[in-house]
Amino acid sequence: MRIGCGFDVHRFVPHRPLILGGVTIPHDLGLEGHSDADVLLHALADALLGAAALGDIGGHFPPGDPRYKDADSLCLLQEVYRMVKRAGYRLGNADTVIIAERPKLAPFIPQMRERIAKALEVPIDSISIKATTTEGLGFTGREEGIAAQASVLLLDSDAMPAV
Ligand SMILES: Nc1ccn([C@@H]2O[C@H](COP(=O)(O)O)[C@@H](O)[C@H]2O)c(=O)n1
Ligand SMILES: C[C@@]1(CO)OP(=O)(O)OP(=O)(O)OC[C@H]1O
Repeated sequence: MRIGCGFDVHRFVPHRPLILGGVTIPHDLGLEGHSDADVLLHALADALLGAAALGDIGGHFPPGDPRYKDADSLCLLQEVYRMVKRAGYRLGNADTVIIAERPKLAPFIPQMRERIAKALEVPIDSISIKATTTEGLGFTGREEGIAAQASVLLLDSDAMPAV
């Protein structure tokens, strides 16, 4: 068994879509990034890589590389999970939190969990997503951007499921 953690932040800007967990969320601002700036998926990808001691997403998908311009982070997450599986692990479970003052994310969380579980081919109860504000405090509270954190547990791929 191996544990990993991931953290990411992206800044709000106008004229960009807001994409979180592979879901486009109606909002007046989006997140700035070289890729689609899906801050949740970036934190999750880093947690997966960290658990397998495989570095971080910036190392595998360098910011500025034209191949990743506006990249779909769900595809990057799938690529990361392929690396993790090649290293001999499979996902036990992931727990994540999105830190955002606005918009209200709770209505979109079931769809995000579904998208991620489908992309990774894991049961939906392996993927947890939560949302919190920072009660108006700090850069998230001032709505300058969104942060996300993720923790994952990897199991050895040859281990039997617990009964
Ligand atoms: N962007 C957000 C932030 C929070 N939520 C939901 O609201 C609940 C209360 O948030 P607090 O920061 O006051 O603890 C939280 O449990 C989330 O379910 C949200 O939907 N979108
Ligand atoms: C996936 C990448 C690719 O450019 O996305 P970015 O939008 O640059 O986001 P960031 O979280 O700053 O770094 C990760 C990058 O590897």
